[in-house]
Amino acid sequence: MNKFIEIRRDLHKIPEVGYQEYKTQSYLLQYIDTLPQENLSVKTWETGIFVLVNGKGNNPKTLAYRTDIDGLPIAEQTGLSFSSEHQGFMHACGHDFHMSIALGVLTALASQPIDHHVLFIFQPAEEGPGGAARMLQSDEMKAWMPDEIMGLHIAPEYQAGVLAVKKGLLFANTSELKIVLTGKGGHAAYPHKTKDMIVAGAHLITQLQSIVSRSIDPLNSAVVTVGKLEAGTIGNIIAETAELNGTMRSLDPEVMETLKTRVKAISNGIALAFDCEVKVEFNQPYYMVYNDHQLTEDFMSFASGYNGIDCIECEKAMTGEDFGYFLKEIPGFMFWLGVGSEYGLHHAKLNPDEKAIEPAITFITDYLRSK
Ligand SMILES: CC(=O)N[C@@H](CCC[C@H](N)C(=O)O)C(=O)O
Repeated sequence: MNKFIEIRRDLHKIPEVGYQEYKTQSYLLQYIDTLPQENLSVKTWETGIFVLVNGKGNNPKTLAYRTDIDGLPIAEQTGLSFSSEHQGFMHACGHDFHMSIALGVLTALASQPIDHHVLFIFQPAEEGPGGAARMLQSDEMKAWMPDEIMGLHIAPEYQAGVLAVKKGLLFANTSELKIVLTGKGGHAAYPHKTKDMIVAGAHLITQLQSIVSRSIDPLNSAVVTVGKLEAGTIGNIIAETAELNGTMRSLDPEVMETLKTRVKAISNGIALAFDCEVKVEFNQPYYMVYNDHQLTEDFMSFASGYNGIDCIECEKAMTGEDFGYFLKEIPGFMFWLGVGSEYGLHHAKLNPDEKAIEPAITFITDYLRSK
């Protein structure tokens, strides 16, 4: 079996959520330690890692290649022989692929550096609470601030061998949403003596769905998703509290402001209607992923002439990525890597095609060598 497929499988077994990627970091460091060290400088940052491959040219730029390293709190249902050994956690967003591909490119460049320096960024906490913005502020990154940056994300909807990219806006602005409702619990048989937060929460969730359909111009795009609801203990006790967690997406920062205003207004309305307290928090905003026009065009023209790669121009997506923070400061781009899986990102049965790994390593290495 190919070494980087083996690495992907090893990493797949040990998914860890943001800033708890201890085993992942240690696995990555152990592997990096096996590479020829003469051209490498390695620094850890929290649970992440920076690796600089020193360039050989006289006037080197610093090019950066970023991978995220965290997993998700999802119980895997793939039935694969190398399934997650961390009960309730899974690499369901492909970061195991992202890491093994990054290690593959690093392996190639460590023994044969290019003219430019190449900074490999192994970034924690992409799924939350976010690592890119904090890494950018770190002394480690400031010392090696790149001139250009690139990164990829697996795409289950495209087959292995396909790359998809576009100039300009690729991914949405996001904001996490937390709403806590507090009423009064009590006996299920005496509802008039209580303030039932399951009923209030249910009304709130239903009304939140009206924001996109009734407050946003249909020619704009937005998402309000409640992905988690926690309330109650048992069937015959009225719930005193309910907590909703969700995410909001927009392609335009102004639309995000409208989403926030409407969420607050509807929550205040629910507080009045159900005589309860409703606290709203907007957390962990992610800045949109906006690809540099020229660098993306150059990348597309390199890819279109590349044997075995089918590079297509895609539409923007409502996914979020804190890679957007890197792109806000450093010109660069993100692209989708096809991995053909029947089940999509964030699904417990996501099973990306490992045939995508080796060609991606060769292609990205050759692209960096072409710079
Ligand atoms: C590519 C991908 O699936 N990214 C995630 C990351 C967003 C996290 C963010 N904190 C949020 O949920 O708002 C996504 O869900 O798009």
